[in-house]
Amino acid sequence: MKLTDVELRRISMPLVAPFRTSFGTETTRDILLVRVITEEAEGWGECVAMTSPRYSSEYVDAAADVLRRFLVPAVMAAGAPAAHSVAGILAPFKGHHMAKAALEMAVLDAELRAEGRSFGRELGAVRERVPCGVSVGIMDSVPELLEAVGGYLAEGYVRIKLKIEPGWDVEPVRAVRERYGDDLLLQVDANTAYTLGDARQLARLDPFDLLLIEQPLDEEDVLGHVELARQIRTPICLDESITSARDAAAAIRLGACQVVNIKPGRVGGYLEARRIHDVCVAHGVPVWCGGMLETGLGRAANVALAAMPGFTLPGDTSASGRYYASDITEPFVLDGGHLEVPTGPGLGLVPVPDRLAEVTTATERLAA
Ligand SMILES: CSCC[C@@H](NC(=O)CCC(=O)O)C(=O)O
Ligand SMILES: [Mg+2]
Repeated sequence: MKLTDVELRRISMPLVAPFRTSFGTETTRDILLVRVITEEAEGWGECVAMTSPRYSSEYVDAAADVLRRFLVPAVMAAGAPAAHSVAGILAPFKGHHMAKAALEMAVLDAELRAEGRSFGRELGAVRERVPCGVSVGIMDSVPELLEAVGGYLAEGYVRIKLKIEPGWDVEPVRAVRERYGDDLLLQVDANTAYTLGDARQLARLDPFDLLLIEQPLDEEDVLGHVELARQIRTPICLDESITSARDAAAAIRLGACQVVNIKPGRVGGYLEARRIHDVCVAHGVPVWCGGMLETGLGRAANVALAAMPGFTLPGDTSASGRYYASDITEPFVLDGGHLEVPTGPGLGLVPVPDRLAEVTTATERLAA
């Protein structure tokens, strides 16, 4: 399909509550959307890069710049690129996985809408609905945390993930386990906040039967995770360390992780995410779908991804209301702890024009 135009759009989405992690506190998401216009259909992509380079080296202004100056011109110069060829077209440009993922997602969405095929069908979904976990930020006190967790459980979430950091780890985990029982599916995410020297402290989490500990060490410290895995019983899950199927294969072979969090933006797109799924399944390693506080656009694609067979653990595929009072699409609403996989062509939904206009802070057209 010939690309005739590309729009970059920035939207500002206030969170329903501050979301604190070991690397900072989010109160508003400044999100970059990509819309591609082709002769047959339009497609939407969502860039998950954050405002500052604290989760990874990417940040939203840099993503807009690299798309504007390099990535979009390269794809438009290709004329009518198939979605599966976008990654190859962009390969000469190093890094910027989240920017590349947004552009590939938009081209894929347009292509699938034109062909009448859903994201789920394209990715190989085997489920019509997916069980949903929720990510719970670091809080000012244990009582506040227990109240928040109780609220999410009352909403029906089937798995709780607690953000942790040095000084906020064993005590909150113990309190949640003691209050909500041994059957609660419970895991933690450190976002690289620890070092191998903290192994003894992290081993103190072993008695709480956690599903996993996510990214305890620096994203580049793969061998450190191999050593940590020898010193703690809780399964290690990698997030920031895994930026490609090659990374996943190496980390698994080395024994750096026993579970993988798949985030399409982090790895360069939904097609690479599928390759990581396939590598992990081949190695018998469970995967789950991570989140980057996406709007309904990215959420729709993530829910489709989470319906693939190897996604055997509940993901951070929460309802729209977990983060936003009003989503830019029809909201995803939890039903019995699950979200329905969209079945329409492409993403299966589009932004609601009035809602999109309300939150838009800038738009620019990058016509051929
Ligand atoms: C602002 S934190 C974003 C990265 C974080 N994401 C989550 O905790 C889940 C966020 C979500 O529910 O979308 C992670 O490291 O897994
Ligand atoms: Mg994480």
